[in-house]
Amino acid sequence: MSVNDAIPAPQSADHLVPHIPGVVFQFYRSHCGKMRFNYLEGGGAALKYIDRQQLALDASQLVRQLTNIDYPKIMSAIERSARWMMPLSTRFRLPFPKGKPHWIAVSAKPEPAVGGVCWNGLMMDITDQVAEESRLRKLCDTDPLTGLPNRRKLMAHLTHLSSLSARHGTPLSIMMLDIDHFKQLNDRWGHLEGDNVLKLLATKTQALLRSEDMVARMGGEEFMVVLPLTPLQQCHKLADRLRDSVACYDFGVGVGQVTLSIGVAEYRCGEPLTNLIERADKALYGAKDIGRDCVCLLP
Ligand SMILES: Nc1nc2c(ncn2[C@@H]2O[C@H](COP(=O)(O)OP(=O)(O)OP(=O)(O)O)[C@@H](O)[C@H]2O)c(=O)[nH]1
Repeated sequence: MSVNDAIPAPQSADHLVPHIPGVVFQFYRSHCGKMRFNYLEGGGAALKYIDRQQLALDASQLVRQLTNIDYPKIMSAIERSARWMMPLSTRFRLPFPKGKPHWIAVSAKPEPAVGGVCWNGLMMDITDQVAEESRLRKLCDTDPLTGLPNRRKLMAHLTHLSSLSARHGTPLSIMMLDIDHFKQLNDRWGHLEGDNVLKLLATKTQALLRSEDMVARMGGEEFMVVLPLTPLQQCHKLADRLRDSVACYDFGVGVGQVTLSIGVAEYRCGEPLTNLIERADKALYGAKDIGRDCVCLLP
């Protein structure tokens, strides 16, 4: 027997397609918006739950099952691809009868057809890949000790909020908080106890805030709180409530052993974020200078 005898003979595409881990399709959309799948074959699990005969007549019912985020996304991707005859490339969640929706990636090439546009392409189940991407994104954005968002995540969030604030003229304030004499606390009780204080402070601060506020660990024993729709005076009051509740709490090293210095500042429409952070930082150092365990503000 020669080596060539052991290699399977080439097969037709019709024979192979049911065995591939995805779906090969031809999708048609008429100029007046009628949609159908002229061809839909493959080995993906999604096909088990899909009525292919129905989709060959009318695909709109499948598209309408998509979430209110995915539906407009996929419709505008189809529209753009049809208008500019550019490849269609997007992803969406396909509802499954049992369990969570599956993430599907679509990649297809358009071509003009009678009365509309036809796309020939592939759909792949990328649920595992999307879960992995989300795990990695969370890892990149999270401080491992406290589980809080880190500086990177906070800066992205603050950038977004400041542009909303500038556009709508709504107030936005920040607090910069720093544990007083943390080095002494570490030296006296050990680093593990220091770590425990940081974790408890993260939980305590989060508990005091609204769900739309964000507290992040900026590094070491420094944290920042971002308060959308909050003017400076309100931020100052909240900062003082937080300072007071920390001073009265036993973090495992005795009441009054952990205190905070806090600087607060309010965003000025259109200013660079570095200016806002610098003001909060100056206010924080003002609080340290006054004697710690207090809140200072710079408008
Ligand atoms: N346990 C623990 N300590 C940390 C961590 N990150 C930074 N530190 C410590 O925090 C301390 C910060 O000390 P300093 O910057 O001198 O500030 P401080 O002692 O709090 O003094 P003031 O800020 O002036 O009140 C240092 O001893 C760092 O080693 C951490 O993740 N865990």
